[in-house]
This record gives sequence, C-alpha cells and structure tokens, in this order.
Amino acid sequence: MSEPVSDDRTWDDATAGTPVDAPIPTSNGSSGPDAAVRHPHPGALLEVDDVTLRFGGLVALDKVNFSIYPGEIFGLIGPNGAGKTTCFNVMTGVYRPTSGEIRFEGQPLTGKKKHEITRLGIARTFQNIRLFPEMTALENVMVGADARHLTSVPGALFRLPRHRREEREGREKSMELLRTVGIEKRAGEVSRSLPYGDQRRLEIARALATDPKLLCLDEPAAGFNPAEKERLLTLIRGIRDSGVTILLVEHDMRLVMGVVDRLVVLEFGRKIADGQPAKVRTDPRVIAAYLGEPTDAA
Ligand SMILES: Nc1ncnc2c1ncn2[C@@H]1O[C@H](COP(=O)(O)OP(=O)(O)OP(=O)(O)O)[C@@H](O)[C@H]1O
Repeated sequence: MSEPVSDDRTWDDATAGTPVDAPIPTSNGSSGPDAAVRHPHPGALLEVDDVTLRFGGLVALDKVNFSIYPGEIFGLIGPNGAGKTTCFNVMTGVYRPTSGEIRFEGQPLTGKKKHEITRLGIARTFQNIRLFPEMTALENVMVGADARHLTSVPGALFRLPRHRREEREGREKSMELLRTVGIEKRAGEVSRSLPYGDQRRLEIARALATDPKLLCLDEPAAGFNPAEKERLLTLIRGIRDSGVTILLVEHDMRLVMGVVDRLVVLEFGRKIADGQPAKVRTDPRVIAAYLGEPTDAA
C-alpha cells in the first residue's frame, strides 16, 4: 500500500466482502461460536485466532494467528496485497472473519459494531486521512472525545450541567492531545488547511481521544520524508510509554524494524514469520518476500 488512496477499496467496499452485518457462516463448520478449537493466550490484549477471510474465491487471510500483549509496539508488515489492511479491518470491525475469531481482553469481537469496538478500547487511524475537513483541529479531536460521553440527546439540547461539564472537559482533554502530538498551535485552524504531516498527527490525536487501550495505526508514515518519519517514531514511542499498546501496519520495513518490539509478516494472506525484529529480519522467507527491496531495510 504505497499510496494512501489505495485503501479506499477495502474500506468503501466493506459491503462487497464480508461485512460485519453478514450472517456468521456456519456451513463449513469452522466459524460458529463453538465450532473451532480456540487457543487462548492468557494476558494477551488482542488475539487473532486462526482467522480466515475470503472475498469470493480469493483467500485474503489464511488461518492467521498472532497475539498482541499490553505495552507492546507490535508490527504487521508484508508486501503489497499480503493482507495487512484486510487483517486490520477484521480487527477493527469492518469485516467479519469467514472463520476464526478475534478476541480483545479475552472477549470475542465477532459481530460487534465499529462503535462498540471503539468503546471496548480499540482506536484506529486510516491510511487515507479521514478528518472532518471543515472543522478545526480542536473540533476534530473533540469528536473523538465525544465517543466517551454519557450525555443524552435532551441533555445536550438543553445544555444540562453534565453536558456543559463534559464539553469543557472534552475541550481541555482535546487541547492536551493536540499538545501531545505537537500541533497545539494549529488548534483553531480548519483541518483541510493543515500541512499533510499535521493532518496525520491530528488523526492520531483524534484516535487517542477515545481513550484506547490499543491504538492501530495504518501506514501512519505514508508520504513522510525521513525527518518526519523519525519524529513520528518518537511520537509512537511516547504514546506507548503513556500506557497505550500500539499496532503498526506498515509497508516500510525500515520504519517498522526501528520501533516495534515484535512483528508478524504476512505474504499472500499467510503468516510467514513472527518474533522480534532481530530474528525476523534474517528469516529467509521474509527476505525472499521482500526481494527487490533493499535488504538493509531491516
Ligand atoms: N473488498 C475487497 N474485495 C475483494 N478483494 C479484496 C478486497 N480487499 C482486499 N482484497 C484483496 O485481498 C488481498 C489482500 O489485500 P490487502 O489490501 O489486505 O493487502 P495489503 O497487504 O494491505 O496490500 P497493499 O499494501 O497492496 O494495500 C489482495 O489480493 C486484495 O486484492
């Protein structure tokens, strides 16, 4: 996914693949709630358990397994078409797996809506930036913070005290998040007028506003120059150090290897390697999969 725009296909075509509202396939006997043998990993924050996803005849994910543990920066990499975005979309509720299961803190995500998954503590950014272009940077982040609010519609309409308090706290928290990502000076500017790099940072701030336990970043460095990439890595480490677990989906192997604690490599929908960067970068299958890319990228 070298071009941010390419993600339009997977997101907008959600209904053409295996949308979340589709019935759970049971005819193959492997995806009903009790059908498959599950392999729980105690202590894991997120478990991808034997996940297969088919688009018609195409197997986009083939029995993929991995677990992400609290406090990690975890990488998901692979060449073009490997299944990274599909895996990301299964994990964040866009697609329902054909078989297998995703669990978050031990709880199956199957059948959950995207907003329910957000409330459980998973937030994401997009490969192609999705901000509200006419809203200010601050307002964009406040929209994320709203996902946590308890105010009822009448409460908001009549500006009851709880609504006013939540609004004030949301504003303060959103300013703090803009500071965290380094764009507090842009708070009052409409997001479409922000430089590209600042829009990417704003997306991260908006995702953080939902108070996630797991922050999923889909190619956050797409279109960045080396200096911007370096600053992004510093930001990602800082977010992890503040207690948020990170999933980083990336095509750029050099970027991933420099920041992740562990990673999984996909190729043609299959997991071909996993482990720490030092081990994965010397794996012959990974080198072969990335043939043509500089081997020192690792
Ligand atoms: N909605 C869809 N309908 C049909 N096929 C799809 C859909 N989304 C993805 N695919 C196919 O699934 C496979 C995996 O695609 P995916 O976008 O997940 O790979 P990726 O690793 O993110 O690749 P890239 O880096 O090129 O975006 C590809 O063969 C792709 O063409």
